[in-house]
Amino acid sequence: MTDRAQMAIAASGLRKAFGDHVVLDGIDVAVGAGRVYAMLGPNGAGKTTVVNILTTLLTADAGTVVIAGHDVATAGDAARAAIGVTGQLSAVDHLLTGRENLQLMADLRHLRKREGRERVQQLLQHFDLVDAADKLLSTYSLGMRRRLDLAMTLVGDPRILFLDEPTTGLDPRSRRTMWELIRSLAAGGVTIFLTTQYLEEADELADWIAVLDGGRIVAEGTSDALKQRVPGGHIRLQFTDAEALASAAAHFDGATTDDEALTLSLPSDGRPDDVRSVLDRLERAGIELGGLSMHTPDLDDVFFALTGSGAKTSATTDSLERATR
Ligand SMILES: Nc1ncnc2c1ncn2[C@@H]1O[C@H](COP(=O)(O)OP(=O)(O)OP(=O)(O)O)[C@@H](O)[C@H]1O
Repeated sequence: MTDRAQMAIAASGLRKAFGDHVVLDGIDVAVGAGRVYAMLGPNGAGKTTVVNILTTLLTADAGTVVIAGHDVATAGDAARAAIGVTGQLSAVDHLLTGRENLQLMADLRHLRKREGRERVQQLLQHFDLVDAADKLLSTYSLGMRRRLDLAMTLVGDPRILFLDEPTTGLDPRSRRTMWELIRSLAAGGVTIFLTTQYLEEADELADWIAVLDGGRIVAEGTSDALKQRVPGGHIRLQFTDAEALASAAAHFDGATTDDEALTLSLPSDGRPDDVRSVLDRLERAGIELGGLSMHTPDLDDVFFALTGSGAKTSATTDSLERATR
């Protein structure tokens, strides 16, 4: 990646312990301007701790953090001026209406009266909260509160946004709405640092995914690159009779046959050349194919391979089920 000074977020060697519990054991984070970075990890992995350190709410025991070119140790105010933070625990006031919450934020940001009112209305519209704008927060659904929370963060127009588990607890529809909002922010050039326990969320939104486990980043890269690190991709050939299956099996080393399903699986990373050469060989041998499908490992495979966890945590399994339902 490029020079640290050009990064929206650049942190290195972050360590943090609470008592003798080491939560972060040397974490590096580099996020280019305008990129979406997802830190993926199970409950308690230390994601919120990373966000708190990067947003200056917490001081690391060791390491450096540079936000928008400002070292937080020496220029905390300048760093803070560039960021917006939306946490798991909403900062909204339940005794106020949605509009009043936003207006309060506009006042805190010292926006001029008219400018503030316009910004509030614009955000209410963008976040589909116009109808609920003058209702008390206590009547809002969780999805609406999350949207308001994000809208409040955007009053100050931050160029770098931290979203700590923005969709935890949301139903699939609200989650998708939130994803759309995040995508539109990214499309507008906002740098986004997101934490999530949802593999699908990281896959959907992020340019770069870092997997946090045991206080360290155990892997990072694009979603595709991470998937390629995990074996398990294959081409699955379907035959219409046992004879065709047997003759095909004789042509491919390392193939696994399923006599009942009449299928043959060949290891492959899914490159088009692989598929072409398989089809060519079958054609040359005069073997008729019933069908062909590809299997590429998903982030789920990656996560469990990388974190060395044989069993999915119930939270992750549950969230995956909910996210894909
Ligand atoms: N102020 C604190 N004092 C003591 N321990 C803490 C403190 N803050 C966090 N921890 C511990 O650090 C670990 C990491 O917590 P953190 O909240 O960063 O994890 P997380 O990945 O965000 O998890 P979750 O998805 O549950 O929010 C946990 O074991 C937590 O109990």
